[in-house]
Amino acid sequence: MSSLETILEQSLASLKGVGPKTLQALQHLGITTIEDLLTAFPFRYDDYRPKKIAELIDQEKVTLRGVVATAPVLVHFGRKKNRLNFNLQIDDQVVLVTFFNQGYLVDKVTQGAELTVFGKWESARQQLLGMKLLSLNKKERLAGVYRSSKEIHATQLQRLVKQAFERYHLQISDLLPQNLQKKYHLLSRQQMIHDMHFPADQAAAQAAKRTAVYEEFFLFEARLQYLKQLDQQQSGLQINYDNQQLKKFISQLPFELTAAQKRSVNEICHDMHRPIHMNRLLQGDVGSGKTIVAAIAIYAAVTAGYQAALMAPTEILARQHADKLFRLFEPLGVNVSLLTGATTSGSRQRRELLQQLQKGAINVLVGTHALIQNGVEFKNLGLVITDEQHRFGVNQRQALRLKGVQPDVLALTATPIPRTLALTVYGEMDVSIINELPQGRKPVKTFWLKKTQLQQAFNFIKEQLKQGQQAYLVTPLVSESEVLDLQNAEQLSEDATKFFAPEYQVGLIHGKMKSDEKEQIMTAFTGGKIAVLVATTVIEVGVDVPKASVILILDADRFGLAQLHQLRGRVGRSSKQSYCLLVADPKTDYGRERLQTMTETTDGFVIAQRDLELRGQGDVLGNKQAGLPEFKVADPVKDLRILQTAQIDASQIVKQPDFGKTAATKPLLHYLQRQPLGFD
Ligand SMILES: Nc1ncnc2c1ncn2[C@@H]1O[C@H](COP(=O)(O)OP(=O)(O)OP(=O)(O)O)[C@@H](O)[C@H]1O
Repeated sequence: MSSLETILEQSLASLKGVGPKTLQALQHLGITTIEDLLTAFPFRYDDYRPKKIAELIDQEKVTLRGVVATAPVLVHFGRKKNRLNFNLQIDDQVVLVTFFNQGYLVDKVTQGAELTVFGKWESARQQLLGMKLLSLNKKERLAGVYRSSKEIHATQLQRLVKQAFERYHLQISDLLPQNLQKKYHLLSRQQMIHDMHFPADQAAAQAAKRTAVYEEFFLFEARLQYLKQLDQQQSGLQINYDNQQLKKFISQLPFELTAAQKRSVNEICHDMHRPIHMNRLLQGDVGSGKTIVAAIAIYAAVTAGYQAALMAPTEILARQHADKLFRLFEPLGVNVSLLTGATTSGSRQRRELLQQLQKGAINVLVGTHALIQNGVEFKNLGLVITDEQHRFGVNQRQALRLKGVQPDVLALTATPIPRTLALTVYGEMDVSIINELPQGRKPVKTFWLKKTQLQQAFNFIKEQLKQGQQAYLVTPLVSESEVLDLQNAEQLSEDATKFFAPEYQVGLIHGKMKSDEKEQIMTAFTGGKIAVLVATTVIEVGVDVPKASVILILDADRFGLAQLHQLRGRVGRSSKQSYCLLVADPKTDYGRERLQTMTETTDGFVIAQRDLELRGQGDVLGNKQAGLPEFKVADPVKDLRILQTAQIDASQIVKQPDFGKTAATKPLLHYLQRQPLGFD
């Protein structure tokens, strides 16, 4: 381990002015080491180099330097508000400078003095809305603007970065091998970090960003590749499942598997049978039938004498999976149990369950995050399945895996990440794709209605109910306040009850309910007792009630495309024609385009692609929602080509037999070893 790098790993407490409070504030921004701080790059730059008036563009943030031509005029409004005006002469022209609520600057503005002002240019009025007075001797350059929080101001962060760089810059060594740096004309790491924070001009900032983007992708891909290698070096379980029994199980299902399901089952069984550790992603659009494929894999493990675990992101989903598996497996004598956060710790029920698990009397354990808590011990865990894998970090999946002796891992996801990205983002996994829906499914008919048409929508839903169908009414998380959101859902539930009851029962379900209440409502809906379910997005993932054939989504423009697609996937799960009614009056083009897209296609991959394109125009929802990891400077959509190049480069380097042993690759190996496993 190189001593130089360990210095960068040091805590921030070594910096001047960093006490426990600042440490905590930094931690909330994800900054815990000197290295984190040095790579907390500005998201834009303010240009502090004075410009000429002829160069100015309307609404641009600019710096002007001139001589104060008139005495300043300070006007107060009420107790707190004020306006400071003065004229500034620049060469032979005069502009009006106005500062709002910074009256204290008046002392610095004296007629005849030279001043440098940073502000926003209003070309129609030839006016600069002042934001800052800059000291004259300030170096003429770009100034980074940093992310800030309530606890820590951007300028404080800027000062800390400066201090850290001055103190530690000699310890910044390259992580990228020299040949790649040369090949792409990249900067050294030290130069890149310097120019990201303190660029001499725009060109320097851009060159630094080019290096930073490549480096970020490269390190990400190198880590995935490295994890994959670690996996492959460890010998995995050979799960000798009973093929006869498995075939019989499949033949007794109430439906024939689709060709894509059969292919996925084969790929998974092939992996399980090999003595190599399985790390596979099963990707399939909403309603494509991933659960049954998972069930077959579980049954295979059980016939070979192993236990299996299935981890779901919500309690509702865990319960649903447990019910399904119970019905499938009970006749076969396979024992299925459910463990969620609601299985109270310390209770007798929980204690008994854990004992049975340890004895091996429970074959299949289904649950939420509760599965990875301490105290949950398996006898011989052979297969771990995680549902909606992007909701679990790699660290959590790793924790669950450590509960078995290298159990095989299968992750399920409905997030249709375009194939180009899937490969680069899930690089450490093998991928099976279910690219067709079960026979007889009809595309969900989707309509976009204005809020004034809500009554019509209700009438339409009633028609469906008359035909024995069921409906979801979904309200979004509109505000930051859960209380207000709940009020929205409650209001909708009242309106719906007035309209549909007493003929049809209306139920309400939301995240704040106790789990047994949620369970009751879901059971009543699944059983058909409740015909209309008003819900917040707790139903978003995976809920499977085939008789529900209409979903109405209120304020649909508040959802991202990925989420709308997931929600719509709650219907269209039988051969009956289903409908999705999007109710919204979007205010932005971006909002309108998303709704338009939903009415045009039901193909998850097309929607994902469209989502990525639209997000390029106005990144409101971020990568996380689309199931992509978050990068600091790089953008996997805009910089896709660089991502792909970095993937190839990283994979070649990590696969070298002498990787980590040469001077060129040692720092990289060290970096990969000291980083926490994976990304969350
Ligand atoms: N081959 C098939 N033929 C007919 N029906 C099927 C088939 N496979 C699965 N189904 C049924 O289709 C419905 C959807 O399956 P499942 O719940 O597994 O979807 P999913 O892929 O998990 O979707 P989501 O991501 O939306 O949860 C279920 O009711 C299931 O019983």
